[in-house]
Amino acid sequence: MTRKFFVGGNWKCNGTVEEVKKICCMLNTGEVPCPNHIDTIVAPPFVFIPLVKSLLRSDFQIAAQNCWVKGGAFTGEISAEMLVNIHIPWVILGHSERRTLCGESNEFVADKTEYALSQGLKVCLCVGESLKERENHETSNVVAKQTKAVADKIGCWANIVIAYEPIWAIGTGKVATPEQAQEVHYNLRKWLDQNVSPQVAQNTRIIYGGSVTAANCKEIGSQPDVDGFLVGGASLKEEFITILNARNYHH
Ligand SMILES: O=C(CO)COP(=O)(O)O
Repeated sequence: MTRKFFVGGNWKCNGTVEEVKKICCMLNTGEVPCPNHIDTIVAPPFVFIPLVKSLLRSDFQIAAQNCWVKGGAFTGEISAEMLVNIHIPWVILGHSERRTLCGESNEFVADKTEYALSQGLKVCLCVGESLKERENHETSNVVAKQTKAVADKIGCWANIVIAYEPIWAIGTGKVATPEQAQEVHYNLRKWLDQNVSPQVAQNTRIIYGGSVTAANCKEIGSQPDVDGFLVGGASLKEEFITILNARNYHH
């Protein structure tokens, strides 16, 4: 089976109403591949989700950038149920900015993943190593450990996309080489093969994130184990359209 290309735009904590309107207009008028070939996701900040939903063409799917588990006495949080209630299909979980800045552990990310899936959300699960871990040759172990925490809690992988985002490449302009990305994706797929199942390894999309641009997307996206991208900075700009067209679907 071929894995459908997946490109997500993570807007992070950026934008004003005016900017959001401009980005939506840019996306709506852009030449994007047919949704048969690609899943295109945009993840605006929570407060702009309803606006984006009202403006964007329906072939763009919307993701939240995070969620909590159950609703209740959790001041400042948004529950998985709330996202489902307003028909948001996707949520990004375990982004390194949340792991680092908000102290989210592998176990907490796994709990949230399990809960979000149980509520019917699709999850874009982020994993990735720090520069120090890469220099210590711990990349594959770190990524496997982050994935294992989730694998220990879930039974079905149909609604998960894994985003490999090396922390040293996020927002730094220091992109992983296509070979570096391919190596980690290959090893992660092998880990899934040996520790979950050959089917899950074969079918799960593993996308790359970290300084993806119009200039580097084609080469990274042509690696056999790279099934798309999670784009930060460039997803706020016109070049996101070029990134959506990284693969040539016109045969
Ligand atoms: O963190 C990222 C996407 O989730 C990547 O961000 P940049 O593309 O800005 O490096």
